[in-house]
Amino acid sequence: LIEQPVAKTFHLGMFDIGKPLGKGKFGRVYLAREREQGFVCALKVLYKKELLQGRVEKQLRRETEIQSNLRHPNILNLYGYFHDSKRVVLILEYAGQGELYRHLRKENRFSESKAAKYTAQMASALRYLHRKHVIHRDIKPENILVGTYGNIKLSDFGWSVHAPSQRRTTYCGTLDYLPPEMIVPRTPGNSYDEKVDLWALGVLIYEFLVGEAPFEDTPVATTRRIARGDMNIPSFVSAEAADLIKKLLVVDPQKRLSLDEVEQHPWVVKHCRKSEIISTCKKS
Ligand SMILES: Clc1ccc(CN2CCN(c3c(Br)cnc4[nH]c(-c5ccc(CN6CCOCC6)cc5)nc34)CC2)cc1
Repeated sequence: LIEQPVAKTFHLGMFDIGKPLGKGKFGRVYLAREREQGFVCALKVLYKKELLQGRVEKQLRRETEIQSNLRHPNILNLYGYFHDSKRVVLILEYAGQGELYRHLRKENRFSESKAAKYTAQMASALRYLHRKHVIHRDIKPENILVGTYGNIKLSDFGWSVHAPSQRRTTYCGTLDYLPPEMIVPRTPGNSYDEKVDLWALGVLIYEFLVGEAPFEDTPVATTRRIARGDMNIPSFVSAEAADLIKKLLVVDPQKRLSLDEVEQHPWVVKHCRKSEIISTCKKS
């Protein structure tokens, strides 16, 4: 868009469209520049036909309602949205370093200090969300982007809800990040609360440090291992990091660490010294 000549410059009203950033089931995301002020953004273009067929228009409505009211350095900003007869277009913040899971696959696993920095930023984003009684419910590397300055941006609020909640739509993604209470409903009517995001944070930290999810297995075995919290942490993971993971991957939701305790955990504090917290650990 800026440097490389765009093969064909077609615009969507007030935007110049640049390179495609990726394809999804229901549409595509493009790099774009707004014409008046010239600010760069990402346009998520969704096709109404596919949305109706996929019966995901309700999730899209939730994604736009929830995300457009959020403002946090570690949450991808949704500036607005518009639609024409065929498409719905979300105007999203452009994350300069792309999708976190590509970085994780490329590096195989992150260093303890990088993983701790991302953990502090995730805890900060989740504290902000939970204060607004929003549960993300779909935390995984695929839904996290990396901003221009290397800070993470939580995105994709298609599965977020207001707490407490009872799941109605069938989940058709990976089981790896689902907590026991969403797999084996203990409580009648299987309601659950923000603690599902704390479980997912534990799975995320494990995956940052080990390079694969803790309960990764066949679907049946994964379900059984999640229900029992049956995982083992390789010995190359430091004792402090292992301690934090074990205190998040607790079957009983009420016994999981709180976000404050995550931010104050020795492993996080050690890698995010006060000075750094101002510049990198929390700010974008
Ligand atoms: Cl409908 C739909 C379509 C595609 C997708 C998958 N991605 C979701 C996230 N998308 C991005 C969004 Br939203 C906001 N900012 C972004 N920035 C980027 C991005 C930025 C930079 C790159 C280039 N790489 C960066 C890492 O080093 C190698 C080069 C690649 C992607 N992708 C997005 C890209 C597409 C999800 C839903």
